[in-house]
Amino acid sequence: MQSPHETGATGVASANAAGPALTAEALVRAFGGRRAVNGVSLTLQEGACLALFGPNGAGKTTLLRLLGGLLKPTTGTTRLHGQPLPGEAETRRLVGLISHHAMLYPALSVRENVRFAAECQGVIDADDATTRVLTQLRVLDRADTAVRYLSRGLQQRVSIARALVHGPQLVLLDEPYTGLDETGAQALTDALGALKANGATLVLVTHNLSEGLALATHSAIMQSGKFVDEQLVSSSGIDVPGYQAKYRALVHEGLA
Ligand SMILES: Nc1ncnc2c1ncn2[C@@H]1O[C@H](COP(=O)(O)OP(=O)(O)OP(=O)(O)O)[C@@H](O)[C@H]1O
Repeated sequence: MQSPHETGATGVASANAAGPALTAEALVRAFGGRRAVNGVSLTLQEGACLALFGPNGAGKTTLLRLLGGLLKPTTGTTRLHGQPLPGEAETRRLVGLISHHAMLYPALSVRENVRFAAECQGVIDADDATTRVLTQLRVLDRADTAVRYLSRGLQQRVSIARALVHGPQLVLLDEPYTGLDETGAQALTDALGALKANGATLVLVTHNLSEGLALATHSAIMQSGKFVDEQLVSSSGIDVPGYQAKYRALVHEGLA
């Protein structure tokens, strides 16, 4: 297992020879003088997946929003493929955000919701892309149902489809498995695996260590706005019980 220090990089880094897809330098975000994110730097290549762990209030969601250009940092910069993250409309085309807020129109059908998102993102064949992503999330059989009639888990699948329909380069996921059954969770894992294989960069926030580590190429533990541990995850995976012990020591026993 290679540590970030062994890569010679600041923060999380992968060994891919291509230029970095996502970089953040010394990100700070304060709310009313309190720093929710307090000096985070990272570098991720295309196809990398960072699993981000930490206790409630550690700053994970705030960091995700900074990385996606959805929130302005107090200081520091975020770059996607070397470019400072662009304005809001442009950002939406490059970024897919999956959070626990469904962000769907309840009166519109599943298909209408996803197709509308595709059209807003400038997808050329929005109908095809919609059918493809609904098939991938295993919710095509409910395509004509108004979203308000769906269960929470099915709404989550539609919400994920909406976020992925335009094939984003950067996918930010905030507890995406919450509320999904086994089929939904597997469909999400498959969809994320396909995105990674196509070169998308993923940042996944979860409280479930084994779920997060299953997809991860890198992991980080965040506490009080800072990374207190970072590591590369080898292709053969990671010792989950060992990682859980380390997490407990850092976060619950205050050994950071
Ligand atoms: N818009 C805001 N205004 C004021 N404070 C905020 C705002 N957003 C986040 N915070 C504060 O920033 C800190 C980090 O919040 P954040 O939501 O990023 O944590 P988190 O690690 O995602 O937590 P959780 O695991 O509970 O989702 C918290 O103290 C929170 O109250």
